[in-house]
Amino acid sequence: MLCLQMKSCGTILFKVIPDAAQSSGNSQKTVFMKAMVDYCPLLDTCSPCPPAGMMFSRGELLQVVDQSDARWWQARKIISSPMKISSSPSSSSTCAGIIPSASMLRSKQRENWWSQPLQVHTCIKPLTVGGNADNIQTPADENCPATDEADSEVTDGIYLAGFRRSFRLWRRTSYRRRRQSCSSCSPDTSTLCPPYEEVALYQRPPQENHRLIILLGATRVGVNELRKNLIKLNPSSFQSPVPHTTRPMRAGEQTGREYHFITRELFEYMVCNHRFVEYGEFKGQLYGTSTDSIDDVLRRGRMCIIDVEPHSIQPLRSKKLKPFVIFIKPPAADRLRETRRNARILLSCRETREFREEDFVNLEETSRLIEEKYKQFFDFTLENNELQESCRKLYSIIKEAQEEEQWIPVSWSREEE
Ligand SMILES: Nc1ncnc2c1ncn2[C@@H]1O[C@H](COP(=O)(O)OP(=O)(O)OP(=O)(O)O)[C@@H](O)[C@H]1O
Repeated sequence: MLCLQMKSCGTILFKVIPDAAQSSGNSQKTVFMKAMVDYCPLLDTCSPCPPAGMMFSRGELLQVVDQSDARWWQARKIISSPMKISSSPSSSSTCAGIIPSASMLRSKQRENWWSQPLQVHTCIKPLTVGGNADNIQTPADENCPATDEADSEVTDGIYLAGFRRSFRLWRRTSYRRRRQSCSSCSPDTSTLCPPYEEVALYQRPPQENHRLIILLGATRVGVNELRKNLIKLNPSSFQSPVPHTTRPMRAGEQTGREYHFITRELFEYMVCNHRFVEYGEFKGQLYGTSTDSIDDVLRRGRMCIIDVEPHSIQPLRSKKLKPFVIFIKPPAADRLRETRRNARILLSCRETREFREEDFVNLEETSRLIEEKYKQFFDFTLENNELQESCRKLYSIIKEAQEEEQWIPVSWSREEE
């Protein structure tokens, strides 16, 4: 029964719509969507009623309760812990509001895209792997003597691959020379990606491979430190993929342990066949992480942990790998400077030095930019404050990601047709 008390004059017209969920044959399917773009109804000149609109930002989970209108949907935000969201009725949610439908948002994105000034791509380079004009052609060993390079260690008889200094350095120094799609030249990702991603709850069956764990963070935030600590503590559970390189094998090294040592021709062939998640050049030699190496770790029943540049996430987002992305961010300014008082940063294969103020400023700025641009892909954000505490937290996040229910894109959970 409807009971109203108000002081109105004139005619009030009510439109009574039967409860869609109860009228058989006409039930509205509730779907869960992750927002991949930001939306503010008060800035939307097309909104039929801005005050009834619902604002959302990238990465937020929306429960779409009504899609009967082609242009405007009704949805509510599901609020939960950043990592795991329960779909149970008890989970906390906001009031429903109006949001633009996917097609409506897509046409807005297109408008936005066309209205953007033409961007000149400065990243495009010849397609051959080696021989860039700006490449520093020095022998691989010149700055990376075998003794200095051995950051990797053996724990419980298991070799920790992927921590050699040259491998870490190529990612930093050859960044400008890489030929993946260039994030700095390309238009804002939110103008091109689908505005919503339908998600569903997924629990990994014990017989299935583990989900790929991706650590993401600004250089020097501590991604390698955390990754190494985690693997050292649990070498039989966690592993990083063995990288590939064209540099010659040195005494004491084994192919498939420190690196897969391959020829430049084979490396180039693998590049052409999209076998690398990331690759690049350092001191005239090629280094890369291949999809085969990742598969190798997963097939052995271990959890594969990699750290990649943010623009490499997209190609890794597949049904097969079901990646779980953890963004490592720096703590508050004072804690960052305090915790890193005795830390040293890697400059070259031989050199390290203490953090300087400009390193902290760079780190904070880069973290902010990564978060701003890629937050829709993060499954969890971990603040790397006190190291031991961060390691413990990282361990428990990964365990939850592998063992408990998580939201993933529906396309990753659908059975093959
Ligand atoms: N929580 C922490 N507390 C104190 N020192 C830390 C912490 N995390 C990382 N460090 C130190 O900060 C320095 C940089 O960390 P690390 O080398 O892991 O950064 P990175 O993000 O992997 O960067 P790179 O791009 O240099 O590989 C290292 O000396 C590391 O030991």
